[in-house]
Amino acid sequence: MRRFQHYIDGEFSDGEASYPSIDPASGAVWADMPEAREADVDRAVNAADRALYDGPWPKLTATQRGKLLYKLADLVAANAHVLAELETRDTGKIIRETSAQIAYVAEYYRYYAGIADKIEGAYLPIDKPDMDVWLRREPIGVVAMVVPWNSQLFLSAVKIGPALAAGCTMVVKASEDGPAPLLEFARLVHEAGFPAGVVNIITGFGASCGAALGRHPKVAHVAFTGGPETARHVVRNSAENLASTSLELGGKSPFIVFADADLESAANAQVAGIFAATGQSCVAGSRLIVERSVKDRFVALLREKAEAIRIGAPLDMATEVGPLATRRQQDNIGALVAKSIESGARLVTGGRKIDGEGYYFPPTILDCDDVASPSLIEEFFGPVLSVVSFETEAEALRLANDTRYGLASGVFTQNLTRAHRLMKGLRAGIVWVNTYRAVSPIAPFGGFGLSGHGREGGMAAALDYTRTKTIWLRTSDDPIPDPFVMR
Ligand SMILES: NC(=O)C1=CN([C@@H]2O[C@H](COP(=O)(O)OP(=O)(O)OC[C@H]3O[C@@H](n4cnc5c(N)ncnc54)[C@H](O)[C@@H]3O)[C@@H](O)[C@H]2O)C=CC1
Ligand SMILES: CN(C=O)/C=C(\CC(=O)O)C(=O)O
Repeated sequence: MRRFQHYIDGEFSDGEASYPSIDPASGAVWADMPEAREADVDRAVNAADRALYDGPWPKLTATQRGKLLYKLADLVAANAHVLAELETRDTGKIIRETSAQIAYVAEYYRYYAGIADKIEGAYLPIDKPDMDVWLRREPIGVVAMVVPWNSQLFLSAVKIGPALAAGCTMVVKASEDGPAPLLEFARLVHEAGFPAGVVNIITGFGASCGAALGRHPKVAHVAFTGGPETARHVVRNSAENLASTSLELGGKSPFIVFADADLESAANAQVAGIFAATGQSCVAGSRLIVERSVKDRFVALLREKAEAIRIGAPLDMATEVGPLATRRQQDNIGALVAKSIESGARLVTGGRKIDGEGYYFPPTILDCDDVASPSLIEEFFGPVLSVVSFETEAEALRLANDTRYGLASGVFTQNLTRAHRLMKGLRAGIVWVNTYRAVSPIAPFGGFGLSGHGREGGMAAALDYTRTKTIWLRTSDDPIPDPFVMR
């Protein structure tokens, strides 16, 4: 059985406890994971705090930090296949996607390597003749990073990359479900030569590890990705240390198809948007809002594509849909589909878990026209698409915005002016027009409403890991005048 360790203060060590990790394709235990509790969390945060103020890290120039990041990027690219296999094994995400996604994760580190020495302060044109005033941009401090199990290397890269560029130190908490790829990634951090304590990587459970980390007195910022309910705990805990937070949460993203769209292309994008990653994507286009005149044709096309999907072993390159990451996911998705059908949603395809080994659930489509289906409101985080239709553009927009989430959205139309109106009208952090689930280190992503706040990716994300310090220098040699008047 494989055994993994934590990475704390530049050393690999066991946790205070350990727990078994399950291969979602078989339901069998395949690895032993370390479990961090309060004492390990404290050790990791103290290591990060020491590395922030003492030792080599704060003395490095920004260019030197960038060089370490370039080295890390090269190591991620060279080891993408190893990391991909571990992620697939521990989470069930298909190897076809993990190998491509992790190779691209290297580009995120490369992008932030280039940004490290482009984070500039400012000189202020101050309104006093005898003063020079400028702003220094300094690292925000020790950052706690908490990520969920899906795309852990991607979701941590969008935090670790900008935080390192800004000069922060950090404790990364891998999800308790499928932590293997992130714990293995620690070996690359070590090999890249980051000073001890700059990046610490642990795993453990939400209440005993995540919560202890988020409220630790030496943590200055919590960068969290996960569900809105957990985010509420994170924000409540931040009342203890008054840490700032950035929250990348879930979604119930609309996917709008107008009758003039290229329906074949839109159907492929819809498959990518809801069935890829077995629907376990924060940006999943889980609500299809389709123009009534093409609804039957479009849903028939989707059904045909959904039923042709190759479901199978995630380590097989030919597999298109693998298992869900956990039995909990499989049970929750099955229960929500059943509840939706009870509410009147009509099953087009799929609908019941696949019996046998592993946590499989088939691509599922629910026709929810004229039904108050819970599937239109609650996030499945699984391969379930809910369909409604519209007559007018205004109705399409109203349906799309009828959600408390606001992460992503998709619009399929050949009408340019309509596309522009929707770009403005959609209440979501991302609008994809005639495409879906495209990402880049250069393009920020993040949500509105229950999908959270803060943006990851892009230059601004690096600035978010800094805080400014205002420096006042008096340039006059005359004695300070009247000490009782503010200058
Ligand atoms: N917007 C985005 O970029 C993304 C959002 N997500 C969202 O994540 C969710 C699915 O992932 P799950 O692992 O089920 O989410 P989750 O919210 O249950 O767990 C996420 C992480 O939070 C930790 N955690 C749990 N309780 C905590 C507490 N009290 N304090 C601090 N940390 C705690 C967990 O151990 C885990 O590491 C979905 O809602 C999904 O939409 C997932 C991927 C990307
Ligand atoms: C974050 N993202 C897009 O902006 C997409 C992801 C990441 C995730 O959900 O883990 C994806 O679709 O896999």
